[in-house]
Amino acid sequence: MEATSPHPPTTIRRNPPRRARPPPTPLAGDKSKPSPLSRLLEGEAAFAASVPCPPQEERLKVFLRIRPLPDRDRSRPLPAAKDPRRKPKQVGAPGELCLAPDGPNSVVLTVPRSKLVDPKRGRTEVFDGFSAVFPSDSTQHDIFAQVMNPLVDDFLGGKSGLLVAMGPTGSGKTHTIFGSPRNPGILPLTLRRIFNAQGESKVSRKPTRSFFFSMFEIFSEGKGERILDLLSDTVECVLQQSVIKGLQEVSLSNPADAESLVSRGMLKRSTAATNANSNSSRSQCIITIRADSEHLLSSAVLTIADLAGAEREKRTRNQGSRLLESNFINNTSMVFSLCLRSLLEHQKNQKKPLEKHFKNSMLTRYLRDYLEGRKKMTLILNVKPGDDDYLDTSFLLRQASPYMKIKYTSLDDSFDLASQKRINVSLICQENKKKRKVQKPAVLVVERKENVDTDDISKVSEKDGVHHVSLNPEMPRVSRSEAIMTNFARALLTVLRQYKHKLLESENAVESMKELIRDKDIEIMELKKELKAVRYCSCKSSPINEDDSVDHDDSSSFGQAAQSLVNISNQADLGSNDASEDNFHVELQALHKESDKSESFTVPTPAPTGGAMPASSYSDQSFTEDDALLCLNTEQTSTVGQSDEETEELSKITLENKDIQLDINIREEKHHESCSSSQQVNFDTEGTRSSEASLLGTVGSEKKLEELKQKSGRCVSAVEKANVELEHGIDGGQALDEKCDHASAKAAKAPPSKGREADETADTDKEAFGSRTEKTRRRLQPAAAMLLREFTGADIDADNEREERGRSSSSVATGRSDALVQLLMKGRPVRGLAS
Ligand SMILES: Nc1ncnc2c1ncn2[C@@H]1O[C@H](COP(=O)(O)OP(=O)(O)OP(=O)(O)O)[C@@H](O)[C@H]1O
Repeated sequence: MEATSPHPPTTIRRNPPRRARPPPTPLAGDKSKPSPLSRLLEGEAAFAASVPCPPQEERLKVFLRIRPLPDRDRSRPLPAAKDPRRKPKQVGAPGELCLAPDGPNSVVLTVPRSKLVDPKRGRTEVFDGFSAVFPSDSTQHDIFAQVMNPLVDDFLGGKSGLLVAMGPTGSGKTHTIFGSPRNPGILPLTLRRIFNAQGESKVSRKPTRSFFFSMFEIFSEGKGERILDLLSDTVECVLQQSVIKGLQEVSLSNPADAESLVSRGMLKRSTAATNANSNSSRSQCIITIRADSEHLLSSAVLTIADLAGAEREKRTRNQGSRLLESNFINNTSMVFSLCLRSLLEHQKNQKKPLEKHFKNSMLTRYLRDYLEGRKKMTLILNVKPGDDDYLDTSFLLRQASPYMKIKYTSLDDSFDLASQKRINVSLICQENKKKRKVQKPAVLVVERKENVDTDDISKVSEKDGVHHVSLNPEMPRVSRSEAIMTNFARALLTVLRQYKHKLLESENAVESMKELIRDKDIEIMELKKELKAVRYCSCKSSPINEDDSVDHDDSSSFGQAAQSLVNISNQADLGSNDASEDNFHVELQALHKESDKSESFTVPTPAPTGGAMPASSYSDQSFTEDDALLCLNTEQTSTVGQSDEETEELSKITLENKDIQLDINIREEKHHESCSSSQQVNFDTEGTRSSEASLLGTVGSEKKLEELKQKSGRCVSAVEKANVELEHGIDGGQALDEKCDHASAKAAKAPPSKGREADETADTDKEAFGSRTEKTRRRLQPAAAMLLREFTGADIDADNEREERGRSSSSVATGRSDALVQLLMKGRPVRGLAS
């Protein structure tokens, strides 16, 4: 049979040491004449020498301690590093070691045969890069000298530090940290070193410092975690941020007292017997030594953590509470490793965020600053070298060997400052929260803000530690708020400027409108004065009743009413107030009531005739003419001796006509529309004249006519005089006259039996024309009363109502005026005769 040749051992190297490349040797021929590149390099080298060197990069120190085999395994060969003359390993033999030192900084892990799955694959792994590898026969002093002494030096120099002992259960962590009375571990040796330093300071009369010692453990309680102070029996401690509230600190006075404190704490620590360790730690134990300083923010803390060793259920076979403890221990160990792994990944690639795994356990929350690279940490890995421990040892080495690549750059006191600042802020926030509990409802928002502020401070502390950016965490937010407020203020200013511009424009428009109104007022006042003067002249030129003696009872009432009407109309100034107008309308209504009594008055049948009537366009002419007609009517009533009914009817119709004319005058004065008003007045006046003209041809009583001529001669002359005075050339007047003449001719052509129908026809034409006039007025009204409407809208409305009333009454009275004119013309001479 052919014997199978063994496969050559394959080695996997973890963390191989990097060797610097040798500098390029210049060519022999170029010694006398340096190349431009070499000159450039020389220049750069000279520049680099002139620039101060950046702080040297320091890596996380990872030590490895191999515990000795138990007594039952002492027959196994010693590690090769201890005895180089011996064969390195006896691979594959039962009871062999799986781990042996391969140098001062490396170990060789050999896969036991029982674990070998594929013989062709590599069987050994070399883990290199440790700060130091301590074989199983290393003493506690060796460990302290290399592992802890540098940390103590830094601590005494004012820098904080952390030492963490990691490893599987039973690997010697507790032994390394605490040791035994005869073989003290790192902690007792550290305390001694500190006191020695204190003594040296006293000798050299240097200022001495006080040190405070605390010891607590984090253990599992059900599915939770708790903190227990191992030095006192006080209340439970609480972890807030990275501060443990309620933790007692004991001042260190001498080494003996300090060691007794440690012993007391060890007695209180949670331990239990497991299959892997008869005195297995069931908690994470943390010891802190704080050096008191005048400057609180720069006080250094030296922390030593003895972690509970990870356990495998298959090996420990824990159940119940032990199993829960195992889960807690393994979980804490895993979180701790994740934190360091995240820090390493973040340092390799800054784009990767620094995961906040520290939140998942109390231990990592407490050691956050160390796990995020802001403070210096040292690891010591405790391993067991037996074959049975291969899995645990392999797992730990593979897990922890990458941590050697974690870098600490530019570690200085700013880390301590930032950390202490966060701690202080946390304490302040806690105090504020306590206060807010009393005043809870009012300050919920503030509380949130403070929480945010705390987080912001933490974030900035991170940045401080890694990037050395500004310590003020509020700067970005404040600058952003400032930018927002600035933009808002600019927008507001722009809007205000626009409003100001519009306001100025409105003020200018108001001023121009005021000036326009002022001009219109002046115009109105001038028109009023002119109208008043015309009225005065008209009344003066027609003495109405001064020389008349109307003694008849029947006509006395009409005479008085007419006199009052004349007085009122004389008093009716254009500038008079509404009260006088109301009084005037009251008088008119009284007259209407009396005139209604004589509705049965019948007009004698008029004969169709035509007469040329003078065109007058001024509104006051109708008033003057009516006064004259009133006088004429009165004299007729008193002298002609007609029947009472005829006289009464004549007087009423005359007064109604007067009423209409006055109403129209008032309307015209109010609206100041001289053109439209004159048209209206002309229409009414000429309508009356046309009626009179139609009556001229009517065959009446010649005697009565003669008497009327005589009696009314004076009044007629006054009318004529007023007509002559007021005749002004208005172009539209002729058309109006023609229209009125047309209506009068129609009335005159009508047969005597159809006199009323003719009147109605004339009335219809007048109404039609009046409607056109109204349209004209309406068309003109906005142009004339546009400004007045804004200030006297109520007055204009009242005027419109009066206008409507007058229009309705004028339509009724127009027929009456026709009848009146017919009666008058019986005794009135033709215009040509009068003149
Ligand atoms: N270097 C060593 N020299 C002599 N004895 C040791 C050494 N390391 C450990 N031991 C012994 O091994 C046993 C277990 O050690 P230790 O309790 O320190 O392990 P551990 O890692 O703390 O375990 P656990 O994690 O379960 O607490 C102890 O009895 C201890 O005395």
